[in-house]
Amino acid sequence: MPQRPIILGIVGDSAAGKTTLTRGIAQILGEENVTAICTDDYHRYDRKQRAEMGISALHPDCNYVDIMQQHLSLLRTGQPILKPIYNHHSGEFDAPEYIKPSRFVIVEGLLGYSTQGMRNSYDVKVYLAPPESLRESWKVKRDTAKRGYNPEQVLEQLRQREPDSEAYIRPQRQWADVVVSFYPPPEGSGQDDLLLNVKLVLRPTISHPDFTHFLTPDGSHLGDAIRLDLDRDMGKPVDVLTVDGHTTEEQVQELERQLCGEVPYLGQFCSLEGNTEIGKVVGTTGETLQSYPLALTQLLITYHMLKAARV
Ligand SMILES: Nc1ncnc2c1ncn2[C@@H]1O[C@H](COP(=O)(O)OP(=O)(O)O)[C@@H](O)[C@H]1O
Ligand SMILES: O=C(COP(=O)(O)O)[C@H](O)[C@H](O)COP(=O)(O)O
Repeated sequence: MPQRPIILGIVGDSAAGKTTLTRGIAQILGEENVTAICTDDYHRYDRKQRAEMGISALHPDCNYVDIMQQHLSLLRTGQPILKPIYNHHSGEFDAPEYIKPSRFVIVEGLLGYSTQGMRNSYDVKVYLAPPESLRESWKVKRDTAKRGYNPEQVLEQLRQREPDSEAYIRPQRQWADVVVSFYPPPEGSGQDDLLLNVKLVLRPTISHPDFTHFLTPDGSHLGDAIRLDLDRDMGKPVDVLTVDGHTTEEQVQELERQLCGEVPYLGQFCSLEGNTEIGKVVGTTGETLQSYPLALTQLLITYHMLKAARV
């Protein structure tokens, strides 16, 4: 494997699920092998200054994007950084922390793909794009439970930040190798709406597992719970893998075998019976999440990190 750390980027708007996905992947790779960094720490202004200036945390001018890029380059070559810390409770900055990168580094945040220099630093780039209605409910839930806001304040903040989300956050989707969208089943479908589906947009910017081996051209072999389609995303051709929350264990295991067959290290995580922890994540508000779509998303991203490391 290369001497330098393997770097995964996870970018998306606030409460899109970045920290939750980071935790799930770190769990698979082993916490001791992963350095997780949140780029909120690179905010240029504290909460009070932002309010006075009328600038949102999503604006590039409100973040030390240049220092983020500098730190990413250092991490990529295995060097330590002195990382600032933004404290979400106080809204101020704590003393910086010394970080030496482990074998795997996960960098998650709002603006991780906003410069070419940053984009060049990652081995794998993921963008999280849940439907806005789902992100809104996730944000209200988390920011009321963990960050001391009331629901009206969270909704007002979302409204105020929308122009910056549109201008600076969502365009970064174009740079991702994999775009992940968890979404609820359609209303009235009779399915449990807590059981989320996932749509994975697979760009040809990295080499994905060959799922066509076991999906027939009409995608019917595994039933309609797992589908592979050719589509376009932001105008460019992509493969789209859709996994429904009501997928059966057999269907998921077949997909997992495909992933794990190609990367030996991943094999130990592939038996759902053998490892019931896979796909089980403690969300940022303390709840336990577990689903096959989440498990497969975590495995696919881990597969790409291990392939980049040639484990
Ligand atoms: N895959 C998921 N399935 C169900 N709920 C999720 C998922 N990802 C995130 N959430 C919910 O959304 C909330 C916000 O997610 P979080 O990971 O904190 O977002 P971010 O780090 O992008 O701001 C979490 O507390 C959790 O309740
Ligand atoms: O949007 C985010 C990013 O965090 P995440 O992606 O984890 O939601 C936070 O609201 C900012 O860091 C500002 O923080 P504050 O609300 O403390 O002013």
